[in-house]
Amino acid sequence: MFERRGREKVMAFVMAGGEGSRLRPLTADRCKPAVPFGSRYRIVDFVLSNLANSDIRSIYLLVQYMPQSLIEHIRKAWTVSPLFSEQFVTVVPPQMTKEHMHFGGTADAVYQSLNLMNMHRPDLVAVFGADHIYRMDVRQMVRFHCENEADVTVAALPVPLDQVSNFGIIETDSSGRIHGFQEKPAQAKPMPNDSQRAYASMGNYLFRADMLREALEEAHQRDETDFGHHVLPRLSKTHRVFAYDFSTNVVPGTKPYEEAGYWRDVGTLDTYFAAHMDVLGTEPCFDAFNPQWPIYSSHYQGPTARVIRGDLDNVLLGAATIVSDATIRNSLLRREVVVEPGAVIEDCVIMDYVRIGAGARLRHAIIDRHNKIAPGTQIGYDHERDRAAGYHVTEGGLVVLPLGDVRYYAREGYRDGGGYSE
Ligand SMILES: Nc1ncnc2c1ncn2[C@@H]1O[C@H](COP(=O)(O)OP(=O)(O)O[C@H]2O[C@H](CO)[C@@H](O)[C@H](O)[C@H]2O)[C@@H](O)[C@H]1O
Repeated sequence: MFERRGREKVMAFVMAGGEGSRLRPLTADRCKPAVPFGSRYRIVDFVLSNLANSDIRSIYLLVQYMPQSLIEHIRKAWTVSPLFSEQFVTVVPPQMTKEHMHFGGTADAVYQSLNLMNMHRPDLVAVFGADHIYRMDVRQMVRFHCENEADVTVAALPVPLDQVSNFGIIETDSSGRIHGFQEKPAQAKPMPNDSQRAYASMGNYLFRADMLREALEEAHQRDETDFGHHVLPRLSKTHRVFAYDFSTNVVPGTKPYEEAGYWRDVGTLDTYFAAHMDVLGTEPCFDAFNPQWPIYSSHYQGPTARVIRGDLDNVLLGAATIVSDATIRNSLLRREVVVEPGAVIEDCVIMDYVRIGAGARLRHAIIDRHNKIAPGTQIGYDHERDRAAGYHVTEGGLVVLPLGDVRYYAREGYRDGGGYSE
């Protein structure tokens, strides 16, 4: 790992207010950063772990849409003993003054929280999204920012031309300095050295602290509320704004078989599901196991999973899950799932506290938490029948069951107030 060039003090705003409407029904009751991911994480854990592993530990999480589940998760998973840290992750809701009843956009959310900078007096402010699956050593971006004496640095990577309308698209010169920034254009020019792809913002920015304050005050005067639509296009004309090439980021402990520069937006149900398949296999393209760059999550104290006979192939099992005499392939089951005898589960993501009844057959499906699947049920075999049962079926043929009854737990113990807290 490199030495930090100076001793820049960095604080972070993590933008966690997004609705994630394309992830419905998974975001019907929670914001996108709170959506579970993998065998034990929430999406927000990736950015928070990246910041924590990069020694950035003054983190404010700006929330807005359906924040309750996210707040609970932060309280349970990210509360550090005051003995070790005065400040760690603090959740910041909109301040609800007469003037501001909610955050108008990402820039407005930071504008309303500018007073939090007074306490820390940072040199640099990181404004990062909370919606992505990736590992990143942010210190390397800080070093790049300082070496270029940048006012703003935007983390960037190439995206296929047919996806430019989902991203902020950047034009740079050979030094990496940004001369054009267009938020979600219908079309864009390809990169000079790659005719199939355009250079896109990852939604992660570093700002010189005093400059951020000035830029947001000016944006506020102009009634401009969004980094991508307003602040960055304007600053790229008047200030030193650079693109940090994410493909140069080296994360310690990355295995040779992993995809270089792995980063996924998981913006739709189909891409969210595909990212789950990326963590499976003997050589996954994104390996959850990396002791040099851990992804932190809840402090669940339950026991390991238990398999009492079964035909399992390429499966991740969460803690306290029980499988009895079932067939499971290419799937992730999170914690406290119960799979009864004769059940068949293929290409599925089964979230926490779900019970799969005896003889049920599930294929290419996501089952949100707290669902009880009755014995003999078939899901993913006949999409007409799935729709008739009220399930969501995506264009890609993925069947998604929304959150079940939150009072239902597949395993005994909760009903009398027992069980493990996360
Ligand atoms: N009012 C609010 N308060 C607090 N948090 C909020 C918020 N509104 C959204 N957020 C959060 O801010 C981040 C950015 O979300 P946006 O919906 O503004 O932009 P989007 O992700 O589409 O594009 C952005 O991210 C892509 C990369 O995915 C870039 O290419 C693009 O330029 C950039 O605008 C997300 O983490 C979201 O959860």
